Amino acid sequence: MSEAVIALRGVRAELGSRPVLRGIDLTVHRGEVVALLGANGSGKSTVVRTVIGQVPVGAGEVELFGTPRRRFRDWRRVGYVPQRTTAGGGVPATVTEVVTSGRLSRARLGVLRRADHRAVRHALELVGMADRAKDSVDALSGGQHQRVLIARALASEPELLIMDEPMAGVDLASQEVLARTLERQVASGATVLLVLHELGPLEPLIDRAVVLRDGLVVHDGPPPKAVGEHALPGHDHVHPHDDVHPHGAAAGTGPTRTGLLS
Ligand SMILES: Nc1ncnc2c1ncn2[C@@H]1O[C@H](COP(=O)(O)OP(=O)(O)OP(=O)(O)O)[C@@H](O)[C@H]1O
Repeated sequence: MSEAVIALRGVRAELGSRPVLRGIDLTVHRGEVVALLGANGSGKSTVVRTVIGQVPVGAGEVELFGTPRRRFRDWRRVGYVPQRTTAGGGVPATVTEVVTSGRLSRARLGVLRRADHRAVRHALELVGMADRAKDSVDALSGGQHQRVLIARALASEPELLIMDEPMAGVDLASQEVLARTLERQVASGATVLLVLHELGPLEPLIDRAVVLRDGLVVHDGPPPKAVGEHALPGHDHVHPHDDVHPHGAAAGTGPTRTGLLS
């Protein structure tokens, strides 16, 4: 098996004195594309935020590229797309400025060189936003914001991309653009961990799905079938027409309640 880029072992985390992660084991190997699925509040964002150091780990271990996270310093190897917020954070900024902020970790002594500007331009081209480079991010739609956040993450040419619901609020055309962008990253060797509610156009790219429920991993393997629209919040995952259980056992007649995603 290839190198573990992300490794969580027995990770527990509390938020506001509530146990939110209750012993998570999760490994993402180099070149893998792993989707983190589960109902609202199951702990997906918290897992991602423990990986990038925004949530303290109460117990267990988190490693990035084989280094314990608390000693990990090489953040330019990691691109992170947070759960949807406004790209400018309320500060007026142009599209280029926001994407350039993602390149600073690569800029020597904080000075941007020609190669850095080229990488920023390339990231904007990848997400189809090069023509909006000079616009204020305040003038963008939600889906365009999301593309800019993804370009910001790509600008450092990361080996590991971590994205928290990159498709949220993004129309189908933009989803297709993002799926193609991701496909190119994967083809060039990137490792990807994505929080998703539905696989949608990303489905062909996903190698493995890890499903959380109440802060625990309840599935780690092939993406559950019919995850698509059924992964929407509140869906109770009843499959009246299924005749095969997701784990291979015949389910007999009548509804199959896998409960994987709810
Ligand atoms: N800052 C916080 N303080 C207290 N509790 C929190 C905090 N952030 C998240 N939680 C709680 O932790 C649990 C897990 O939240 P998390 O955001 O990880 O879930 P999620 O699976 O990503 O959900 P969603 O699909 O809605 O984004 C939820 O019950 C949430 O209310």
